[in-house]
Amino acid sequence: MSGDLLRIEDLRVDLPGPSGHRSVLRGVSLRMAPGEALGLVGESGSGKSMTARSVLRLLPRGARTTGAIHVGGVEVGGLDSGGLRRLRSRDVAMVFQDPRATVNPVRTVGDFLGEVLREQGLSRAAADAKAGRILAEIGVDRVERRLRQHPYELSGGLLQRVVIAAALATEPALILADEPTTALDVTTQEEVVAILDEQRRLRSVGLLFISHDLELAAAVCDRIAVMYAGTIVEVLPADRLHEDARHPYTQALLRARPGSVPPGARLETVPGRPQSAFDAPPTCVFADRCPAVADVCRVAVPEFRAVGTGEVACHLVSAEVVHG
Ligand SMILES: Nc1ncnc2c1ncn2[C@@H]1O[C@H](COP(=O)(O)OP(=O)(O)OP(=O)(O)O)[C@@H](O)[C@H]1O
Repeated sequence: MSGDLLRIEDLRVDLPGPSGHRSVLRGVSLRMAPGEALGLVGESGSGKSMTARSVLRLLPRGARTTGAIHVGGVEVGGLDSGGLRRLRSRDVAMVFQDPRATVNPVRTVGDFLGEVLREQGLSRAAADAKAGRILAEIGVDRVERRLRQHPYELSGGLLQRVVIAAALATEPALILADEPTTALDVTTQEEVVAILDEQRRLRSVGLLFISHDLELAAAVCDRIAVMYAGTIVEVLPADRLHEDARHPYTQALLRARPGSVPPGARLETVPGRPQSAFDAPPTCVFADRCPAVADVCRVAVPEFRAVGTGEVACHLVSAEVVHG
């Protein structure tokens, strides 16, 4: 695939609420190269899931959308039902937070994986063989037995591996992983993240890794996009996160991590409460919570500008760069 794997341009989404439509994405723009892992990070309600769901046109009923999304150069908004089916079943795979909500509880693991593979045109025998092979590749033991088991017989971590196997089975160009480890205990989380990381490198699959955990995302991704109240406020290389983060929100998130302070010292939290696009200020979305807020932040929307190794939308950072 040449060019961008994923290109999102000025995506705006309004969702119906009890008192009319309200904005949940306020102009999201993102690019991913083929095989790249991009971490989409932010607090609850910032719009991470809505961004991922928009890629597959899986938004709630009544959603109003503007902007454009291209996957492998094809505009998702222009796809007919056949094209959309192909996008969802072949080009892009999605892994959700709770594997038990993804896998049909009354079918066996073998049936679940077999169904995904037969949609690709494989015979039953070929589908079963491939399902077993993929499970083994991601470190699932006693594969024959697993294929005959039902979801309730598997731990959450093992079931999430099955979901990842299903995502890999279609050989997609892009995996959207929406908080794939949040529902799991800490040790299992690490295993599942390691599998995703290993497999996406091995197969050169693009990975959009959604998380509220900046450090976790930085450990698996090439770049990090920080989201606040329906906008992207900063994008930077994952390995420069600590050194180069410029946006006050990214800096606050970094200070709010256990391990960012010496043992026994008080952990900072991001001051104020998380906001969604509809309750954040119309100018700089972070103005209400920003420790460095200035008059200009309440007057105009900050432009997204290249600064150092990354890009940032902050009046104060821009002023610093311009005025030295
Ligand atoms: N079905 C829905 N109908 C109306 N509003 C919704 C719906 N789903 C989500 N929202 C709202 O859209 C905004 C963005 O939600 P989204 O789930 O994308 O955030 P998120 O960053 O993924 O948060 P979380 O980490 O909690 O999943 C929130 O204000 C949320 O309340």
